[in-house]
Amino acid sequence: MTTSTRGAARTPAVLVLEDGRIFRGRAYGAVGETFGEAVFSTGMTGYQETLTDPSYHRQVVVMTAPHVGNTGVNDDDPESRRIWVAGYVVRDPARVPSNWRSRRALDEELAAQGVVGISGIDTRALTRHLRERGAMRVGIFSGDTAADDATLLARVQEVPLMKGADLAAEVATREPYVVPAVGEKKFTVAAVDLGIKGMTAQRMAQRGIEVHVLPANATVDDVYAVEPDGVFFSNGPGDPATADHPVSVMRAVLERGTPLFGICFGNQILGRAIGFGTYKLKYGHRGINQPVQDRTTGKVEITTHNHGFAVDAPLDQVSDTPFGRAEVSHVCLNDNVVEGLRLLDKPAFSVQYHPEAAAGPHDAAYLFDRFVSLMEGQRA
Ligand SMILES: NC(=O)CC[C@H](N)C(=O)O
Repeated sequence: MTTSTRGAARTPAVLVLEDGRIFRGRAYGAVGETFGEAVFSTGMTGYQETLTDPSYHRQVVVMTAPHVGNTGVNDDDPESRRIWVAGYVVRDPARVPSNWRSRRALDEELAAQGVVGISGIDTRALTRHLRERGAMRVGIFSGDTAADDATLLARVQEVPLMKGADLAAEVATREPYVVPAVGEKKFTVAAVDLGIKGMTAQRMAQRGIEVHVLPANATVDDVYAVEPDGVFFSNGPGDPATADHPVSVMRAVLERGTPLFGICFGNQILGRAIGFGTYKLKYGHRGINQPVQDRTTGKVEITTHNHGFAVDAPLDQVSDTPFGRAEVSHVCLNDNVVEGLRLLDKPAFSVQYHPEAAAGPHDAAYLFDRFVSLMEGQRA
């Protein structure tokens, strides 16, 4: 399936959207074919963190930044053990990576991991198309997979939809593991892995938390077997409407009043656990430059996002839920999408975005401290 980088760059490739729009370019990374949901990311840095974020499972990521691969690939920045994006779309790949940490070129790494991509297309036109028509299914084809456009389009139209996709168990760890606290251990946290990013556990460990990462199908008994001071629900791929099992585990945690924190998928699960619905956004939020207001302080922070779904909750009123009162704590200033939830009668909160933000910005790192405060409060 893979060829050398230099060979791939000369191989024609075609990107076919489910509505029939077609872009022609050159193969990038592996030569072959791939399918997924086309989404765009506006991050200008941090492509390694993006590629290895398990929440991108089954998504073909279009980079709006025109020049990608400049700093090559290092062994420090991956968020998980592999690249998860289903495909990668860039306008103008770096020919010569340059960075003191770089070990390989990005196109070589994509090829080595069998990730099919395309370069040399008008990513601005593609992004505008996705903004107008919404995220949609896509295929990338190069090498032996070339066929007439109608045949390729028919295949793209058979790709499963992201709506209704239950994917967390496909990316999460199968065995529990422990990330030790850095320095003195102060707390134990049970972290339900729905597609966790490595830096999330690190940010907790840096605060003296011993993190017990549990598989997506962990039961309430598994969670309490580690005698947690707090419970965490991670980010993850797929449609939160399918996450019935984590929702039921979270309800048990809320019932017991254990401090609880959720990120991204975890925020959608908290929304569902307390009775709100979730819905698919037209084209989602992905990038590292999204303005969010913390309504509990009024402060605006610039934040990292990767979500295609959101919680449907009233912005300007406190809601009565089966677990007491709840409010929307954070909101996206671009489009008023719910970006965080807070329970007023239980020690539980969550955000839709990424305070661990390994590629930065770090404005939202205080949320890990809030989780620590909740656990301290419970002990006092
Ligand atoms: N990063 C995430 O956890 C994403 C959550 C969910 N899969 C979404 O697209 O909205």
